[in-house]
Amino acid sequence: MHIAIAGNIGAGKTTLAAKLAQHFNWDVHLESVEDNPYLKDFYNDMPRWAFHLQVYFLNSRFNQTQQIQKRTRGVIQDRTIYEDAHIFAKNLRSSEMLSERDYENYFKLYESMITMVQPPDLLIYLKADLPKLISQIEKRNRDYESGIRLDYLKKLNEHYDEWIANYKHGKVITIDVNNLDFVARPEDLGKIINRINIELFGLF
Ligand SMILES: Nc1ncnc2c1ncn2[C@@H]1O[C@H](COP(=O)(O)OP(=O)(O)O)[C@@H](O)[C@H]1O
Ligand SMILES: Nc1ncnc2c1ncn2[C@H]1C[C@H](O)[C@@H](COP(=O)(O)O)O1
Repeated sequence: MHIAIAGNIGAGKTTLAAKLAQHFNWDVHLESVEDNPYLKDFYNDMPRWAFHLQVYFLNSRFNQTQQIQKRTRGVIQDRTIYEDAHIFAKNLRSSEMLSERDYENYFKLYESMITMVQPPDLLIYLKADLPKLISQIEKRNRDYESGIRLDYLKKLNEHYDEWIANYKHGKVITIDVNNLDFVARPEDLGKIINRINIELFGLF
């Protein structure tokens, strides 16, 4: 079984991934953040580093999906390769931070890779409004994320809404996390687990 968790920066993907992995006794596959060689530079100068960062994330996420496809146990994946291309790269292009030729070059590479990617059995989309995202990014307190602009998060949320409305790779659950606290309230985590059990195993 392969569950992937999608959502904007700070929505709670990593936190939920850890909780679900513990509950189901499955493995968790996180994204490359602390060891990412471009992320800090990207936040300092997005147009300069956009292409480098996107190629790095694309390759890293592709390798992760190849590992997931060889799995012998259930797995929870923190963010999908679809989001790199359809949310982040697309947003950088529409904001003119990625040139047309770099975007086309990137997207052709993505299209070649995606033919080898199996979608998750279930995608969980964590939907959060800006105040929730901002407060959770602040709570996490990564220095290089302190300058993330509201406008950047807002545009990413718009791309997420469009992408999720057109997602055709399989089952999806959208969870509005604005008023949920699956860290402090076990009953909130329980509600999410119930929805997964219904969707994946037909259990009530
Ligand atoms: N539902 C939640 N309730 C309370 N705190 C949360 C919740 N989700 C995430 N957090 C906190 O918000 C911060 C960002 O969460 P994180 O899981 O790293 O988000 P993401 O992986 O989506 O970027 C962390 O400090 C985390 O503990
Ligand atoms: N494809 C991406 N392009 C730009 N930035 C990205 C991409 N994937 C992840 N990121 C950034 C956003 C955050 O600063 C970190 C970690 O993501 P998070 O949503 O907090 O797990 O990487």
